[in-house]
Amino acid sequence: MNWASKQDDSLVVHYSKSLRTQKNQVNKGLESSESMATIAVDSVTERKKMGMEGRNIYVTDETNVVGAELANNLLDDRRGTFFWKLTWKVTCGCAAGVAAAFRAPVGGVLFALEEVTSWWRSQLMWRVFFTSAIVAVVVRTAMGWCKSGKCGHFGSGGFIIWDISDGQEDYSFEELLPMAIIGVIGGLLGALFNQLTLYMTSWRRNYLHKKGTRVKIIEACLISVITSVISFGLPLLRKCSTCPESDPDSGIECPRPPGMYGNYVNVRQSLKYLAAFYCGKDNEYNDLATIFFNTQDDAIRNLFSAKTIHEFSAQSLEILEDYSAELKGLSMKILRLMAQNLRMEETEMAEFFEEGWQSMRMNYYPPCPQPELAVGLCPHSDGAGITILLQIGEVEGLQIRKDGMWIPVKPLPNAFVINIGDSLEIVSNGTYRSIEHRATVNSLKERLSVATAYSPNLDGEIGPAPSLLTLKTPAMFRRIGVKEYYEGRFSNKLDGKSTLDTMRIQNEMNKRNNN
Ligand SMILES: O=C(O)CCC(=O)C(=O)O
Ligand SMILES: [Fe+2]
Repeated sequence: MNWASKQDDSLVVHYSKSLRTQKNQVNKGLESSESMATIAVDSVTERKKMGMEGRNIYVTDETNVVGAELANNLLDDRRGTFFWKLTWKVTCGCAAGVAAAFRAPVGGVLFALEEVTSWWRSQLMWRVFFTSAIVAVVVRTAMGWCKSGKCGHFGSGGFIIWDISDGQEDYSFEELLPMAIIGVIGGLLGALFNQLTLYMTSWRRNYLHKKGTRVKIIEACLISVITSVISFGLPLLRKCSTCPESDPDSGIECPRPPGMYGNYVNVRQSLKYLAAFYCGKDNEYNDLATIFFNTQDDAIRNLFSAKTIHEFSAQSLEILEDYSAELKGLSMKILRLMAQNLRMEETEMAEFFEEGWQSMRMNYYPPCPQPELAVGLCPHSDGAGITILLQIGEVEGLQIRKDGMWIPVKPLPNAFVINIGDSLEIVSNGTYRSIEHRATVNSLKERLSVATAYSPNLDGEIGPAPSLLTLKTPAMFRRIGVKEYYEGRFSNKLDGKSTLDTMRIQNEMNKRNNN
């Protein structure tokens, strides 16, 4: 690897080793929350174009924003700024739309939590919950009044798309108590699950993973074996069900071999050598096999190579492992060079970044018929020290903000783009400025990028390097724990360099230095 050129604030480094990276599905990277949020927000704002489902949700959203408004006013805590109120209303509106469209208030809450926001707050949870509850009550009451089923939006048909009239239409009062008990038990189990996951994650990070790569590989293998045994074993305990009679024109196949979508799996069809493994009869299916063979294996396969001839291979794992190890070395090399350039004390950069946190995000931007109406990735600066960006196929899309203008960064063949992140701006006390960037989409070509971020050690602290601080150059940023720093980042939405601003110390000297 050798230094190549400097494109504005983004350094470009040639990477001489040829790397092949497998194509990925939308944002299945390890750190995908920000991109997921972007795409979710985009798809919500662009939901008119999402086909029938999107249009319907859109229509219901619009009508049910009334619910959001009501909940917002009932729960107003007077702290919300105009921005928060607006984004919260949109979130509540989306939840309301889903709650009405699916007649599922909890579905509305989950949709808002998973798909719409990257800035979730507990106050928002209550607002979304109340909105969805109000919508559910309104829709159900209106449906109750309209027995004929011909009352516009509230009867059968209309804009409420999934008519689940086979289900229970009404709840009786006595059902409330058992439902509340189930809710409390569910909540407690959920909290327990979260707590256990937290313990396990910190044990793995602080103890297991320090034992080296071999232990990590053994861990991954063990988990694969356990999940495979469960996936294959559980369906054996389940009695097969007879296929429902379905209209031959409906396109529903029962039983069907495991594959990319659909229900009613009978593995027997595709795995002849396991003939007696699941259902004995041709018109039977195994519902557990349906769950296990519907999404899990497809998810892994898609993760590495969606719809390509060479689907998932063990080599893909090796490639990623090698790639991240190689990039970790490169990141440290670049950071050490920067430390020399800054005349920092030799050990300081290593203290911040040795055993640093590496994360990889794979972004997939499909071609977009109206790119001028869409955003690939919102303007942001990365939280890491540096991010090494690989642009696959050299498709243009990355832009950086310089002097208030968006400048495209042309991908060079066999080259990485290195973006300076907020952590390095903090450590260098403002000498290296993090670069605000965004990604655009185009109408013809799909685009893939792999961003590998290298951040300070999660167990350490982040703040300006002490050797850079003098009377003339006082600390421009606060010093806090790296975990706290990232918690702050992840609870904010992607918005330029706004998260870095929360770390700034404003004193007279800094004001003068900044001007
Ligand atoms: O796709 C790109 O070019 C930008 C990706 C990026 O900025 C990120 O993942 O943080
Ligand atoms: Fe980025």
